[in-house]
Amino acid sequence: MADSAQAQKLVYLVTGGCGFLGEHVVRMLLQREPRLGELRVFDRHLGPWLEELKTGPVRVTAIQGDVTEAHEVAAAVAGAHVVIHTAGLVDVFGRASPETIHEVNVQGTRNVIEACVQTGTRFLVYTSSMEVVGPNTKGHPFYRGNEDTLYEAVHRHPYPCSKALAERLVLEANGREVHGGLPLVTCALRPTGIYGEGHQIMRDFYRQGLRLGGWLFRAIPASVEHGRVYVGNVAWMHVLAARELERRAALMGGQVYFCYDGSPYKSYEDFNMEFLGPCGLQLVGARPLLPYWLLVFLAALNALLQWLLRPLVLYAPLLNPYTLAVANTTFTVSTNKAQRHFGYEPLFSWEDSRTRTILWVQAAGSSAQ
Ligand SMILES: NC(=O)C1=CN([C@@H]2O[C@H](COP(=O)(O)OP(=O)(O)OC[C@H]3O[C@@H](n4cnc5c(N)ncnc54)[C@H](O)[C@@H]3O)[C@@H](O)[C@H]2O)C=CC1
Ligand SMILES: CC(C)CCC[C@@H](C)[C@H]1CC[C@H]2[C@@H]3[C@H](O)CC4=CC(=O)CC[C@]4(C)[C@H]3CC[C@]12C
Repeated sequence: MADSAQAQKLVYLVTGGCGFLGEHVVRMLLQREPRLGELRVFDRHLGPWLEELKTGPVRVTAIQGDVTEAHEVAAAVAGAHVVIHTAGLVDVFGRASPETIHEVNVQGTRNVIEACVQTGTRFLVYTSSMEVVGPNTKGHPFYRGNEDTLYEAVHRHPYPCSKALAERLVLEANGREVHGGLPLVTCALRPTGIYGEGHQIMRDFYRQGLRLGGWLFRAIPASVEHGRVYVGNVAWMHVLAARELERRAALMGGQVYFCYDGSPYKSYEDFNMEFLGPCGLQLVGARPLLPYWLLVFLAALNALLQWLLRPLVLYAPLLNPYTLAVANTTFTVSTNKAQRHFGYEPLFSWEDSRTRTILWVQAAGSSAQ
């Protein structure tokens, strides 16, 4: 990636490249990274859509593999110039065990770092999460905060714990000598709640609303703000960060960046209604229909049922004490650090992001996608 080799074509590896965010990163690289020579897409489950990408001018290599298997990761990383590590187990519903979440998110990230060091790959962008910071279990608001805002981060749930540990590993690895003697350069991007084409929870809310005759019922006060960011902008931020890591290594190495764009600050449910409303759903109630103590009780009941039923069946509803706490605590970011450090500007306006998401919800809601 030296200046003298401007024309040099680069090999990128995207782990988790078939996930919700990963697919957007893959497509964004193909559209917007002129120096891309080969794109390796590594995932436990490969998507059929990858086939259509193989006919384009850039070589696309699909690699079915598991980040918890160090040898599979090392084989995929060998010869890559840049790794974008988005693979992760996103589970706040109790579907997977805490051990599995740790294994994928922490050990998987350790394997990626060690593979970079062993094989001489110098540039690593890690998809972290707002959850590394909060909201914390005490319900403290994080109101329009930035990367330097002081906040008491208390992690108890396996998912944020794993993301926080993995992020630390990535940041501490910055500067390590890789094979060949040069330093590793790393940074971590922290999306807030991502929305857009492929967002399964949004699709589920839509289908649930259709089942209920077009109604959804407010559970969280409208005054609680929840940070959201469009998937296309998150992908663009990854592509730009990966591109700029060499030129701006001293500034960007070891840094964290919240992912942000022009999406409005709203409550989780009001924000979803920006898309579900135009699809024909209505949110009932200016205020929550159930008292908060009842939601807390239902969330605790769900947790108990999950525990009791575990030997027989997996019971993993959306509402549990953790998701209720996240949805019910203000957490929004206001920052321009990515703009200052690597020139990030959102690629998609709020209007574009909204239109694209609405079109996807309409299509996904009526099909088996
Ligand atoms: N969805 C969201 O709102 C947010 C997501 N993130 C982070 O973004 C990243 C991507 O998340 P999403 O796209 O939403 O999730 P996703 O579940 O759609 O994608 C994750 C991908 O990783 C793959 N994967 C999981 N375990 C693997 C393993 N052991 N080996 C190889 N591949 C494996 C999955 O097959 C999947 O394709 C994750 O690291 C997540 O923590 C961060 C903030 C918000
Ligand atoms: C009526 C219920 C109380 C509403 C439940 C909504 C929840 C399922 C979601 C509310 C907030 C979401 C999380 C948030 O956007 C932050 C996240 C970051 C990540 O890195 C992964 C996903 C998530 C934890 C996201 C998950 C769904 C919610 C808890």
